[in-house]
Amino acid sequence: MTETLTKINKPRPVTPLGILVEELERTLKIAKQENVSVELANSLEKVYELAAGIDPYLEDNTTKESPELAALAKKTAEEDWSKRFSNGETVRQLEKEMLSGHIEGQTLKMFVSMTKAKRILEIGMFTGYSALAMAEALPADGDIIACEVDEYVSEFAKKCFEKSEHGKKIKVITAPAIETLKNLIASGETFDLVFIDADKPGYVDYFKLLIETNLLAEDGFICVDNTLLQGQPYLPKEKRTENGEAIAKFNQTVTQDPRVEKVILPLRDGLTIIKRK
Ligand SMILES: C[S@@+](CC[C@H](N)C(=O)[O-])C[C@H]1O[C@@H](n2cnc3c(N)ncnc32)[C@H](O)[C@@H]1O
Repeated sequence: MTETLTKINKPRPVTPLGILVEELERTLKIAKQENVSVELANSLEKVYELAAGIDPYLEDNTTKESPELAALAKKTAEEDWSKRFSNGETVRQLEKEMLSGHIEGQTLKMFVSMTKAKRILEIGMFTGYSALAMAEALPADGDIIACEVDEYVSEFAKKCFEKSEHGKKIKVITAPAIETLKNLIASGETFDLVFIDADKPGYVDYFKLLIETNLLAEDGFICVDNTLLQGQPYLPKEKRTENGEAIAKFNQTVTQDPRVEKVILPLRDGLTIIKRK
């Protein structure tokens, strides 16, 4: 019973590495059942150990998340997102796996410190993990504008922000991000760091708006999440979902854009960093 419950609560793998480890686990199990040669079994075991050890090692050797971030992650994991959607409380099916989490949160926090960013724009907030992680590294007079389309998660996040001394640096705008971005441009707002983590088909529009206006400061940085989308951009085209196709197009757009420098970090589900040349 306990094992069944653990399996139900265990997040499904949503990164290329997580999926690879799950596949290797299955392969290893089959190999053992089919009594393959000792040489093949040992080789598979070695490959599995190498892959399966990475994420736990990163977790162990990265600064621990704050109690407020840990509480937010726990609350998100405990929420029944399917019920919220079937009750009509959320506009679409959300899931706990959307939360970026410890390693990515600490990475974004480190970028805020490294760039000395004071104004941050987040496109796609969910329950607020990445927004709060970045807020923790902002100076007292720094601020984040977090765009989120879903009323339910906006309220969920705001309640979590109230429990942190850094929550007051975050202003949530609940509306389709493209509308918010256009309003911010019209009022002359500029951001040092932008984190894109919303609807994948919207990524190209967000990117273009950012670099073709003053929304992104002249020396600002854009961080973009899920740019390896479970491996789909580099897997055969016919294996791509709609989101996989959107990310493949986004990556191609950025790669071919001579106005920007870019690098994809193979962190979690892929994190692209972009700056103007
Ligand atoms: C992957 S989650 C964001 C995760 C969050 N950044 C974190 O690290 O925990 C994507 C979020 O984007 C929101 N979203 C999707 N389409 C949007 C849009 N057009 N405008 C604003 N938010 C949107 C979804 O409701 C969802 O909460």
